[in-house]
Amino acid sequence: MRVVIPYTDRDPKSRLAPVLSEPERRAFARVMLGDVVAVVRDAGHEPELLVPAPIDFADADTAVGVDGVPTTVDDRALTPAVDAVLDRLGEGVAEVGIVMADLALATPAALRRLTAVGGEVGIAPGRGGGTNALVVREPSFSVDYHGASYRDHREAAATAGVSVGVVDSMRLATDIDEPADLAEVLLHGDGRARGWLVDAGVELDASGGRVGVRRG
Ligand SMILES: Nc1nc2c(ncn2[C@@H]2O[C@H](COP(=O)(O)OP(=O)(O)OP(=O)(O)O)[C@@H](O)[C@H]2O)c(=O)[nH]1
Ligand SMILES: C[C@H](OP(=O)(O)O)C(=O)O
Repeated sequence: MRVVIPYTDRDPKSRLAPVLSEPERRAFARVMLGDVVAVVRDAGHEPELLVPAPIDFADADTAVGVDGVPTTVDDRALTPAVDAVLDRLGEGVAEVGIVMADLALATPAALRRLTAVGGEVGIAPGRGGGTNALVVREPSFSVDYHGASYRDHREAAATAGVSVGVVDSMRLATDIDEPADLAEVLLHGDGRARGWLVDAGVELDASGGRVGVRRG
């Protein structure tokens, strides 16, 4: 299956600004992207990038392993750009995966659980109401990202009579948006994103209530 990974280099991961500078956020976002590409490949699928403008990954200090990955450029917002990808379902393609680039805890086993969940649409909900990954097999389904997109996708599917499978996966539910999410990467990550954080001096802060992070 072709698995499309939306990724933007425009002020990436802005909600991590309290912990990481702008160049650091770009570097970290790219490393997470590289981890997701590797997971998609290791799960037996074909990764494809969906970007709003061409990106020269070769100019980065750290190679992230996305050289040669097929790339679609679409400068529209995330929702119409992904909907254009889903148009392939009306053109003889049986299923398409959409996996966000900030799933630093994703593993091939977790992704296989999503593809096995069944339904005309398989959904991996994100913590906080988002939609972290989809497998779409029904051409009439369209996306509506941002806000409570998990709820919105369930409601749209119900209205259209599209069957939905939902995977209960901590690894797919944890998108890395906010500083507290970095603690999850340090605790559970086994990709390069975890090593990048350690090298950047980001460490667990267990001094308060819920475990967070601090710069060493
Ligand atoms: N192609 C494309 N990908 C996008 C766009 N906006 C977000 N993404 C990607 O979609 C996924 C989810 O993005 P978000 O977490 O909502 O946004 P973000 O820009 O990564 O982070 P914030 O600045 O903190 O909102 C990530 O993989 C982003 O790289 C867009 O306009 N076009
Ligand atoms: C793309 C968006 O991501 P979030 O802003 O929830 O991280 C969503 O999942 O709808």
